[in-house]
Amino acid sequence: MVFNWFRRKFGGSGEEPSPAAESPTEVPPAESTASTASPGILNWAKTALQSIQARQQSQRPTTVETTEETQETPTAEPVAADASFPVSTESTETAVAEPAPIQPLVEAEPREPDPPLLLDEGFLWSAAVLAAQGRRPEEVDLEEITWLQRLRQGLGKTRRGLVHQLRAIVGQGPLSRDAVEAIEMLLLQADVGVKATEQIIAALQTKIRQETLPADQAIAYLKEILRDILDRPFQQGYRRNCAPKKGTLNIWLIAGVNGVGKTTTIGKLAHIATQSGYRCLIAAADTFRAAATEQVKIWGQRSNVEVIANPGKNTDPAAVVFDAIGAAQARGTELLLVDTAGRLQNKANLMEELKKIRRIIDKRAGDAQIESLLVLDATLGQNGLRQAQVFAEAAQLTGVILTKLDGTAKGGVALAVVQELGLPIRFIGAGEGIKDLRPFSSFEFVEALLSSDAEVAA
Ligand SMILES: Nc1nc2c(ncn2[C@@H]2O[C@H](COP(=O)(O)OP(=O)(O)OP(=O)(O)O)[C@@H](O)[C@H]2O)c(=O)[nH]1
Repeated sequence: MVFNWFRRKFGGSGEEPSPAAESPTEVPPAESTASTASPGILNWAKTALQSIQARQQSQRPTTVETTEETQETPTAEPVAADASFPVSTESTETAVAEPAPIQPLVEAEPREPDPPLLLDEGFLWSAAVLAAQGRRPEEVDLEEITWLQRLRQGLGKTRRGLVHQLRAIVGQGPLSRDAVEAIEMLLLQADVGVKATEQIIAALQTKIRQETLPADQAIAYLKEILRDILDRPFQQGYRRNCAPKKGTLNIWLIAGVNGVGKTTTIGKLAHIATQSGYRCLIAAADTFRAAATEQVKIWGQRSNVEVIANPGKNTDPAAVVFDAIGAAQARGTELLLVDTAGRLQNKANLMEELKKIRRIIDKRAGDAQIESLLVLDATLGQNGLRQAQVFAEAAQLTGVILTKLDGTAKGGVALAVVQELGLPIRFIGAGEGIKDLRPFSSFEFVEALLSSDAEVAA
């Protein structure tokens, strides 16, 4: 049994939250170590750990006696050898399917070993975050615990500059002018952006003026303000859940300037999709950079997803997309991921190319569920936002994927992204591994950003 990230229940941004998850309760502010965690959390975590271990035990392959027959390596038909594979009639360039690896399925990179299961500080913190969302310990998956730990660790740099000082300032009653300036400075340093910072300070000040709050409660209120900002797009018509619709074609156009992590993100999305039971296909429509196609093919192999590419150099990306849509329709694909160029001769060309790809998608797959996702590199902070407006127009953006949250002190840019662009964050990346990209949850993000720890072991 693999974990289905698209159907995951979580508070704050899931379409199907557990009843208690609709208004997540607070994660205990005190540092949850095995000795200090509340008995409730400790018991919850122990039950979760036992359930995970029991599942692992039951899923462990049993040794069976093999006959000579069963030891033979099975052969399989290459998927790409399908003679009925549709190709474009409108373009002179023909894209070809790059098959996913055929039997035996050999992973392109060594399997990431399962992390050791310990009831340590990281596990307890993750347990507290999940419990606060109304999750039952028996239903929690190890992947969720691992991801939460990864996210918290990844946001460490942003958090370290933020939390201790915030705590010291907000615990002192109504905000003085100096305190306001100090908070402003901290938020701006985390790249939260001027507008979002102003909003946060105004809301915090109003609350603190009404009642003097101890530091823990003031931080809890601050978390609420941040969640409100991150979830605002859902009040403006965006649906909460970003999962592709089952049984129909979903097309996700992935755009962004070069180097932000588009190709890597496509590989990780393909992995989530196949793990979650979706039939997935990738269109390698970054034909400008020769190495891009090779890179996306490697990710296709890792996630066991077929790649539609054009072997020619500098060929028409819209033709690749055209053919990929045909292939997707013929095969009953549920999620088609379209990789696009991040750099062309100039910006105008890049935008024209994106518009053309978008037109092809609208024309050829008008019935499909189309998402147009902009990949932004968190390490660039707000500099990345300037690109976004241009892309918004060309690709009709519907959401953002924020990558490289690990190793940056600018994690606060997530708030600036939502505030400035009005788009929901759909996924966040916190590492280069295939499991280091997950659907975004404002609740979990804010908890990881403002958790009260001093250190999380690397
Ligand atoms: N630390 C970290 N690195 C990442 C993350 N996502 C992507 N990267 C790295 O960022 C680099 C660029 O990623 P690509 O996927 O090639 O970026 P791209 O946007 O496709 O770039 P072009 O193909 O040049 O347009 C690679 O070294 C990735 O491993 C992340 O979440 N964290």
